[in-house]
Amino acid sequence: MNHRFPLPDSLAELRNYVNGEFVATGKLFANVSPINGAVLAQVHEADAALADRAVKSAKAALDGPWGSMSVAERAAVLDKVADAIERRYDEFVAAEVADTGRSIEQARTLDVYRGVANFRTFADLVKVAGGETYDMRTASGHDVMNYTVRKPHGVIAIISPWNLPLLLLTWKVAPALACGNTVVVKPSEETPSSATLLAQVMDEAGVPPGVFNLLHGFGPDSAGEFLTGHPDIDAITFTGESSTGSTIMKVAAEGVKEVSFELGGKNAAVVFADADFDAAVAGVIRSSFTNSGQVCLCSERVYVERPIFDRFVAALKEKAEALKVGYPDEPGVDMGPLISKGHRDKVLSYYKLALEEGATLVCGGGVPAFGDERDEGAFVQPTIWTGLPDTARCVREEVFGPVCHIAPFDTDEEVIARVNDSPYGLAASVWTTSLKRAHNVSRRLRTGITWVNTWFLRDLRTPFGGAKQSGLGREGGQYSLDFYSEISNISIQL
Ligand SMILES: NC(=O)C1=CN([C@@H]2O[C@H](COP(=O)(O)OP(=O)(O)OC[C@H]3O[C@@H](n4cnc5c(N)ncnc54)[C@H](O)[C@@H]3O)[C@@H](O)[C@H]2O)C=CC1
Ligand SMILES: O=C(O)/C=C/C=C(\O)C(=O)O
Repeated sequence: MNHRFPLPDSLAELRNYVNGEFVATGKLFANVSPINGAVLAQVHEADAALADRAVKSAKAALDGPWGSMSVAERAAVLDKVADAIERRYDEFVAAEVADTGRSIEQARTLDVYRGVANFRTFADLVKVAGGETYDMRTASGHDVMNYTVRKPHGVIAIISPWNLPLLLLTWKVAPALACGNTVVVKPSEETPSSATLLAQVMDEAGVPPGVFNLLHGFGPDSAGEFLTGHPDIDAITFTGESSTGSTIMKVAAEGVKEVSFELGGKNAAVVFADADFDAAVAGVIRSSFTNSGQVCLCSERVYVERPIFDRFVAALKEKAEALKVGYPDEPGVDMGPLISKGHRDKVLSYYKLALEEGATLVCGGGVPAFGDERDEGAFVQPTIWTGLPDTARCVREEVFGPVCHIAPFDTDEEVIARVNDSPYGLAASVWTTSLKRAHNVSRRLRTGITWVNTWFLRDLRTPFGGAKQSGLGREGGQYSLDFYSEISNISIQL
C-alpha cells in the first residue's frame, strides 16, 4: 500500500549501528504505519551476538579518544549533534510522523524541537557542573580536605518507548554522553526510525565509533533483554510501562546495576470552583488528549469541584467532540492514530470495560469511520466518562489513550486523598486562582511533578520522575548529571 507520509529516503532500510557501522542481520520485522497499516520499512532485528558486540564496542570506546576528551570537548560534540539534527530537521519530522501518525505540527514543535534542546541543554549544563569540597580537622589534629569528582559510569543501556520516540531517547542519550559514558540504545520496535537517523547524525557529528550504538528489536528474548542482561552494562535507564520496569529491575538486581525508571501514570487534574473556567477546560483538553493521550503525563482522572461539575462536563464534552482526528498534515488536526492496532485493542478493551463497570459515556467510546484508508489504521475517538467509583479499574489502571473520567468532589481534603489513592504518582495538575490553595494542595500530592494552572510545561533543569509505581529516581538538569556520573570522593590529609 502506498503511503502519503513515507519515511525519508535515508531510511529505506533500518539497520543497527554498532562500533560506527550500520549492521544488517537479515532477520527482519516490519515497521508499520498506524495511519493505514502500510509497511514503511523493514527493520533488522539484533540478535544476542550483535548485542554483545555493541556492548563490547561501547566498553572499548571508553578507553579511546572519547575517554580522554575534556568536558568542553564533549560538550562541543553534543552541540555538533544538535547542529546536525537541525540541518536534517525535516527528515526527523518525517520519521516521527511516519512512525506515529502524529501531526507534523507536533513533530516540529515538540518532538524534534526537544531532540535538539536535549543536546544543547546538557552540553551547557555539563560545562558548569561543579563538585563539593569539605575541610575538616580530626580529633587527633589532622587537617583533611575532601572533594568530589565526576566519573562516567561506563556503558549505559537506554531502553525507550514509542510515545515520544526522539524526545525520550535523546533525553537520556544527551546527559549520558555529556557525562562521558558510552551508550547502547534500544528504541521501541514500534518507532525505530528517528533513532536510526540519530545514528546517522552521530556519524556525521564525528562521535567516535563505539560511543553511540543502536540495537533494533523487541523486549523479551530480543534486543531489549539481551542488552539489559549483558554483564558489561554499568547502568540502565528505561522509560515505559511499570511492569516492564519491574522486569528490568529484577535483571538489574543480578548484577547490582544502577537503574533510573520513568514509568506509567494515572494522573489527576483537579479543577477547583475558583479556577479560571475556560483556561481549565482548555488545559484539561490538552492534558487528556495531547498525542492521543499517549504521554505518561496525561490526565486520565479529572476531579471537578461540585458547584461547577455539570458545567465543566458539558464544556469538556463540547471541546472533545470538536477535536479534529485525522491526517498529520490536515490544517488544525488535533489527534492522530494510536501507535498500533495492538495498542488500539488495549484502549478499546477499556472503552468496553468502562461501560461494564457502569460508566456514563459522555462522548466518544469507539472508532471514527473515515470511509478511506484510515479505517485500516489505529484511530479511536476521544472519550470521556463519568459515574465510576474510584475503585473501578478504568479509574485505577493506565489506559494510555485519549480518555478521561470526570468525578465531582466537595472538599480539598477529600480530593487530596482521592488523588493520592493510586498505585501511581507521576504528575498532577491543579486549577485554581487561590495562591494559598495552589501551594497547600500541590505539596500534599504524592506526585513527582505538579503543575498549577498549566500542564506539560517543561524546564529541562527541573527534576523529572515519579513516586510509587511511576518510577525510580529523577532525571533532568543536575539530577541527570548525578545519575549518569559515578560521583567519587577524594580525601586528602593535608
Ligand atoms: N511512558 C509510558 O508510561 C509508556 C507506557 N506504555 C504502556 O505500556 C503498554 C505496553 O507498551 P510497550 O511498548 O510494550 O511498553 P513497554 O514498557 O513494554 O516497552 C518500552 C520499551 O521497553 C522494551 N522492553 C519491553 N520488555 C522488555 C524487557 N523485558 N527487557 C528490556 N526491554 C524491554 C520495549 O521493546 C520498548 O523499547 C502500552 O500499551 C502503554 O499502555 C507504553 C509506552 C510508554
Ligand atoms: O521529558 C518530558 O518532557 C516528557 C516525558 C514523557 C514521558 O516520560 C512519557 O510520556 O513516557
